[in-house]
Amino acid sequence: MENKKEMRAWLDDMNLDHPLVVAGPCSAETEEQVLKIAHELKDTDVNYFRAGIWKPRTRPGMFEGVGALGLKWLQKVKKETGMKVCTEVANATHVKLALEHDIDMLWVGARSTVSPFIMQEIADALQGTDKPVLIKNPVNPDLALWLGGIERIYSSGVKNIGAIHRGFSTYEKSKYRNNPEWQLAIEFQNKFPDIPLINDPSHITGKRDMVFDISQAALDLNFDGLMIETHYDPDNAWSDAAQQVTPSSLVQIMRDLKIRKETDAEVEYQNALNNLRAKIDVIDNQIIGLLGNRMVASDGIGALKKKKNVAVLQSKRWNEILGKMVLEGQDHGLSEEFILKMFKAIHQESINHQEKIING
Ligand SMILES: O=C(O)C(=O)C[C@]1(C(=O)O)C=C[C@@H](O)C=C1
Repeated sequence: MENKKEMRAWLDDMNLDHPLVVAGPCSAETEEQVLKIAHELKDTDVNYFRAGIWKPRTRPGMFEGVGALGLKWLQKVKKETGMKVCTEVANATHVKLALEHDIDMLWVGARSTVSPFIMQEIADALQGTDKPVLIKNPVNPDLALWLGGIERIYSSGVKNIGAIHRGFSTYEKSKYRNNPEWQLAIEFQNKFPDIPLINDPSHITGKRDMVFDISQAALDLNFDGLMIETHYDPDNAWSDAAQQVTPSSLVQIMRDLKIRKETDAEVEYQNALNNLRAKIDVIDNQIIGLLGNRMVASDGIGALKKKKNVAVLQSKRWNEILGKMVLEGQDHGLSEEFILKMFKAIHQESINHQEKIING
C-alpha cells in the first residue's frame, strides 16, 4: 500500500476549522441515554456522534452492548440532531447491519485489528462502500499489523480511510490504561502522511482527568482529530465509567485545546529556528561520536573477558551505572524514564558488540 492523497479527501472535504471530533458514550445503553447525550452534543464542535453497540469485553458476563437495536437509536440521533453517527463493527454481520441502517462512519476496534482473518472478513463485507472506515491500532505495538489491517480494508475498495491511535496494552504497570507509544504514531505519520490519524485519549488514559493532556499532546503531534467518550453521568455508565467525560467537560476541553500551525513564515522565527537546528545537528554528531567511542571501550572489555573466560553481563556494574546516570540526568533536566530507556539501549548495543567478540 502506498500513501495517496485520496486517503484524506473525506476529511479535507469537510473543511473543518478545528480537529475532527468524534464523541458520544462508550456504549449505547438505552434509547433515552443515547438521545440525551446526542442533544447535549448537538451544537458543539462534535462532527460525528459515536456509540458502541457491539462491545468486545475482556471477560464474559460483562455488558456486551445492546446489539442491532442500537442502530435504530443512532438513526434517531441523525434525524433529531442532524449529527452524523458512527459505531464499531467487529464482523461481517455487523458491517452488513450498519450499512443497511446508513450509519455514516464505521470503526474497527483494537481487538479486531490484531486478527488478519477478522480484518479480511470485515474488508470483504465493506467492499465498495463510500462511508469512512477508521481502523484502531492493534492492542500490541505492532505497526506492520496495524498497516496490514488498513491495507486489507483499502484494498477492498474503501477509499475513505482513517486510523485511530488508542494506545497499546502492557503487562507492566503504567499511569496509562494503554501506553501511547508516541514514537509508533510518529512512524505511522511518516509512512502514511495522508491517512487521517485520530487520537483516542479516553482509551489511552482510562481516566477522565488525563484526557485533556493527552488530547493536547496529540494535537501537538499533528493528529487530525480526537475521539472522546462522553456521557452525561459518567460514573454510572455501563462500561468504561472512569474515562468518560460529560458533554460540558468536552466543550471545555475543546475550548482549552491549543491548535498549533505547521510552521510560521516570519523571517525572525525562521532565523532563530535555523540557528538552533544547526546547534542540534552539531550535538547529534557529537553524541554519535561519543557512542562510537564508548563501544570501542566496550570492545576492549569484550577482548579481556574472552581471554579470561568471563561472562558478558555484569549486573552489579550495570546497576551502578544506571543509578548514577539517573541522578546525573536529573541534574540536566532529563527524566528517569528517558535515561533508563536510553541506557538500556546503550547496554544492549554494548552487549551485542561483546557477544560478537567473545564468539568471533
Ligand atoms: O563493565 C563491564 O563489564 C562491561 O562489559 C561494560 C558494560 C557497559 O556497556 O557499560 C557492558 C556489559 C555489562 O553488563 C556491564 C557494563
